[in-house]
Amino acid sequence: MKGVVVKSTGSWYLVRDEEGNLHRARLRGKFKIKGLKVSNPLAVGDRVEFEVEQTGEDTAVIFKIEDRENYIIRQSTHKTAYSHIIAANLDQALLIVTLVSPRTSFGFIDRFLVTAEAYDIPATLIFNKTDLYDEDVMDYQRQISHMYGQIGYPSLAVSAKTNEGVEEMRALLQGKTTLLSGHSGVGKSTLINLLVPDLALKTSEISDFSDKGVHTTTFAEMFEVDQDTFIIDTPGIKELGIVDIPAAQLGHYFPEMRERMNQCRFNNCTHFNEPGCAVIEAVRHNDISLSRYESYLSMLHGGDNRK
Ligand SMILES: Nc1nc2c(ncn2[C@@H]2O[C@H](COP(=O)(O)OP(=O)(O)OP(=O)(O)O)[C@@H](O)[C@H]2O)c(=O)[nH]1
Ligand SMILES: [Zn+2]
Repeated sequence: MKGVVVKSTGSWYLVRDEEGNLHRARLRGKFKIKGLKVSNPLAVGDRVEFEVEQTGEDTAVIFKIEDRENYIIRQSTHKTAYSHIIAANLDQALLIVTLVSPRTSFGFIDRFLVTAEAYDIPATLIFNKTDLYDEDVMDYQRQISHMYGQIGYPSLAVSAKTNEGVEEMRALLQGKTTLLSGHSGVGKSTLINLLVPDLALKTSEISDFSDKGVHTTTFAEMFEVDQDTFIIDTPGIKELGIVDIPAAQLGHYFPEMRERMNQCRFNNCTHFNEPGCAVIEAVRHNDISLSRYESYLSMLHGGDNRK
C-alpha cells in the first residue's frame, strides 16, 4: 500500500493510506540520508510504501521511502548531535504574521524567507488580524505587501475573526501540501481551525495512536483539508532550523540582492562596506528596502543565524 507519513517520532510513524485510514508503522531496515545525521529517517510528508501486518503495537511495516522533492531540517543546538527532519515534500510555506497584537518583526519575517529560499520552498506572507488594523496600519500593510510582492513573495490579508480573506487563503492551499508557520499568538491555531474541517476529531484520532507509545517529542503534524490538500503545523517551533550559510553566500538568499550582486566590483562581496557594491548602491536609491538590508546585515553579523 501507499501512504503519507502524518506523524513521525523517530521510532514509529503514523501513515495515512490513500483511503484515509491511519496505520501505526515501523520502518524495516536502515535508511540513511547522504551527508546528514538525522534522528528520524522519515518525516511528516514523506511518501512511503508499506504493508499491513500485526507486529505487536505496530500494525504496518514501511519498506520503501519515495525520493523527497525537498525537506526542512531542524539543526540540533549541539554541533555533534543529530538533526531532525521537520517535514518533507512541501509545495509551499505560509508565514502568518501580524502588525498589531503582537507585531511580527521584519527580522523574523526575513529569516523565515531566507530559510524558505535555502530550501527552495515558495513562501507567502499571511497578514492576520486585519480586523484590528486602523486606516494607518492598513496603509502600512499594503506598503509592506507591495515591497515583498516586488521581490517575489505574495501576501494575503486575512482575519480569523471576521473571516476576511479566509476563502482566498483556502484557495491558496488547494491541492497543495503547505507548511504553516508563525510566531506564538499570531492566530495560527485559530486559522487552522477554520481551514481544517473536523480538526478536533482528526487531532484526537492522531493522539489515540500516540497514547499507545511512550512519550515522544514530535515536531510537526499533518492535517487533511481535503483529499489532496494538506496543512503541516509545527507546534512549538518558532523558527525553522536554518541551514548554515557562509557570509559570502547569504546574499544569494535575498532575491533582490541576488539579481544585483554580479554588478558588485568584487565577486566575494559581502555587501557590507566594500567599495563598488551594487547592493549598497541599490539601498541608497531605495531600490532595495532598508528593512530587508538591515535584516541581511543582522544575519551577516549575527554569526549564529538561528538567533
Ligand atoms: N482580533 C483578532 N484576534 C485573533 C485573530 N486570530 C486569532 N486571534 C486571537 O489571537 C490569540 C492567539 O491566537 P492563537 O490561534 O492561539 O495563536 P497561535 O498563533 O496559534 O499561538 P500559539 O498557540 O501560542 O502558537 C487568541 O486570543 C485568538 O482569539 C484575528 O483575526 N483577529
Ligand atoms: Zn556587494
